[in-house]
Amino acid sequence: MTSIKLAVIPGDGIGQEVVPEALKVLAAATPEGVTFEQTHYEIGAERYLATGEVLTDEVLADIRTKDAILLGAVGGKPGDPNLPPGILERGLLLKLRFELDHYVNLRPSKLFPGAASPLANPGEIDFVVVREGTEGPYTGNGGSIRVGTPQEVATEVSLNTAFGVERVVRDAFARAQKRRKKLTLVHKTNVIVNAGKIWSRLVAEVGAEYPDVAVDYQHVDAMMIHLVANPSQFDVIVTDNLFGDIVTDLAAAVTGGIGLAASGNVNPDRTTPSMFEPVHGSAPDIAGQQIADPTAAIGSVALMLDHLGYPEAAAKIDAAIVKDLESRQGQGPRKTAEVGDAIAALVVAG
Ligand SMILES: NC(=O)C1=CN([C@@H]2O[C@H](COP(=O)(O)OP(=O)(O)OC[C@H]3O[C@@H](n4cnc5c(N)ncnc54)[C@H](O)[C@@H]3O)[C@@H](O)[C@H]2O)C=CC1
Ligand SMILES: CC(C)CC(=O)C(=O)O
Ligand SMILES: [Mg+2]
Repeated sequence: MTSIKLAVIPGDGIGQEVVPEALKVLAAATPEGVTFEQTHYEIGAERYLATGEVLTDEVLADIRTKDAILLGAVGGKPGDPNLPPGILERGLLLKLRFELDHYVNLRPSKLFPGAASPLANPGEIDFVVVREGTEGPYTGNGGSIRVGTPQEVATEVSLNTAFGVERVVRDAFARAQKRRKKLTLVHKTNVIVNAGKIWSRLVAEVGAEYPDVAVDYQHVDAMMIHLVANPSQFDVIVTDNLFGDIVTDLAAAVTGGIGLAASGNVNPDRTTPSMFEPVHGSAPDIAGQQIADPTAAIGSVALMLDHLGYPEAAAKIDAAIVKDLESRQGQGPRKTAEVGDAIAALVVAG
């Protein structure tokens, strides 16, 4: 019997609703001879409001001993006066990503049969965004002076190291070589020239080792057009932490909605547990109503199983998601738990 230690962090808002469905499907898809030994961590807004704690060293040390992490979402209602901006996003989510060196934020975007794209002619959409996960403007490299005065100055400096950029670019090229052999760098090199130079240079240098992978480039603003006008042209997209955050919300929208978009925060070196989570946030606007779509969290379980070496179990979940999406046409709205039940049943039915 193989025992896998899984950290489960449902988090806030709809995270509490979609994670139980993801676990339901994990139970249905778990291969024979394997068990997932779950440890649940109730960390997030509620814990912070009750205790002032976000992610203590003890909890982080415990999570570090696990084989993988499943996370729902963290964060409160934007503008909530009880939650300092970023307290959970930076103090919990990004802290996990940074401390566990999740430098590949993997976000596949596929228009599954049965999913409803808002585009009139979406074509076949099947690309992967490899978003850098530990650097960029999200590292807290900045500050404010003369706060609250008309002379206030605030900086949020984007951090880009040759080490950090090269390793994620290498990962993206390796993925492109196994796929349709096309890599698109997305940046804003015409304006953000210093960071742009390091990204362009390392894509060119690493690309020289992959002569069979075609490389192109899009500025991030134009990328918003191309993702809507002709998304099927993309195969692997590599980009920084901020641009990747933005690109993947739009990618989710064109492939049927944020409720379907799965992701992994991966440490390819496997020195720490990787973390799997839906692309979406805690969605306070719909939380507590059982109307959130759990498919993104369920798809994240498939990414986790694949990462842990169980590609067949992952494929079963993906196939069940496709079947469920096909069955949605003509169906009325279902509760979050009903979607989870349906996908789990489809996994069992094989
Ligand atoms: N990974 C994480 O934990 C993330 C956390 N956040 C946090 O979440 C909170 C809300 O952020 P927003 O910008 O509103 O982003 P969001 O992704 O939570 O919601 C954006 C829109 O998508 C809808 N939506 C999201 N997930 C859905 C699902 N599974 N099914 C159906 N509809 C869904 C929401 O109702 C909302 O209208 C904030 O506190 C933010 O900081 C935001 C993004 C990621
Ligand atoms: C709250 C952010 C740090 C997370 C986010 O929006 C994302 O990773 O997509
Ligand atoms: Mg985001």
